[in-house]
Amino acid sequence: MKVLVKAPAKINLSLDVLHKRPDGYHEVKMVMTTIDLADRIELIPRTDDVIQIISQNRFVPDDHRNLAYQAAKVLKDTFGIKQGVAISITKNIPVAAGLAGGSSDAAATLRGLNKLWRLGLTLDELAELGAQIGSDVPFCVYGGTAVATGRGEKIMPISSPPPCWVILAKPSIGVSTAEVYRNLKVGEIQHPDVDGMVEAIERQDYAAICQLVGNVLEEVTLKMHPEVAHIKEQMKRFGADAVLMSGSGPTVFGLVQHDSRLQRIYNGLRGFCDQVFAVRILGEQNSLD
Ligand SMILES: C[C@@](CO)(OP(=O)(O)O)[C@H](O)COP(=O)(O)OP(=O)(O)OC[C@H]1O[C@@H](n2ccc(N)nc2=O)[C@H](O)[C@@H]1O
Ligand SMILES: Nc1ncnc2c1ncn2[C@@H]1O[C@H](COP(=O)(O)OP(=O)(O)O)[C@@H](O)[C@H]1O
Repeated sequence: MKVLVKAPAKINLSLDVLHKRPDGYHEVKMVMTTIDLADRIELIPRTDDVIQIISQNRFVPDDHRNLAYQAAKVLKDTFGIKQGVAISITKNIPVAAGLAGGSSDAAATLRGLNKLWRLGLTLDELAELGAQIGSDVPFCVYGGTAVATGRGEKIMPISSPPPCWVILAKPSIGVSTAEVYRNLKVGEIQHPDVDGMVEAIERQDYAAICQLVGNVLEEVTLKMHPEVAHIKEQMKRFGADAVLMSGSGPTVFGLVQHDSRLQRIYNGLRGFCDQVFAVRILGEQNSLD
């Protein structure tokens, strides 16, 4: 039996950093939502006990550095699984882009191996194991829309935002999340209204959501890579209702409700940006697999 799992990307509609913690991580408060841009993970049993990564993407590591490998290893070690697995990753999410592609591959591997190895674990249990792999993995285990706190691993589900299009533009640079957090000046942060964003989503108030988007990491990445600011300006000029960088970047997303405007923004961006996607917000927790 082989198991197929979908690993969707996320965007951060609001991202605040409260303080730096003694363990080196930053205490965050974020609103995250899954979008309809996904990697495909295929889990194929092996007769030996090896974890094998198969990927055609040259930016994706094919060894223990791969977050999907780490997900399989955590399950094997925790539950004494003797069986191996080949993990084939069809990569659609840009790598090192602020879209949690690697974290989502890890989360999908946890969900898929839970089935393949008949472990019977709950999503809460998988999320707890996922936190050992990365801060964004627990959110990706659940998917949907949520407020994430702690270092990002404490997840409180909320309603899905009202339907809209998300246009993503990824400049041809990768960004290191650790470097962005390192360069953040915690004392100088202008905090976005995360609670206001949650209320706007609960009210299904699209205009307020567009007003309230904010990400404290944006300024840091913009300073390191001015081309991100350029993409933001272009997206605004073409008529997006809201424009923000996702996570640590460098991907910029725009929100738009009208199909005609979507086409104009998409075509405009394609002129100078290699990777442009127009997708829907998935938003609902049960939209996985
Ligand atoms: C910025 C965000 C926003 O969703 O996403 P991405 O841009 O990576 O998609 C996340 O906070 C990223 O989460 P994730 O990519 O899982 O981070 P981890 O692997 O746990 O940590 C990578 C490094 O980032 C820093 N880090 C991460 C999370 C956090 N709350 N504080 C930190 O300071 C630490 O230096 C850590 O060593
Ligand atoms: N399955 C995976 N897919 C993509 N990148 C991965 C994966 N596993 C490990 N990585 C490593 O993680 C780094 C961050 O990748 P990714 O999760 O795509 O970005 P981000 O954390 O910005 O959302 C990459 O530079 C890559 O070397």
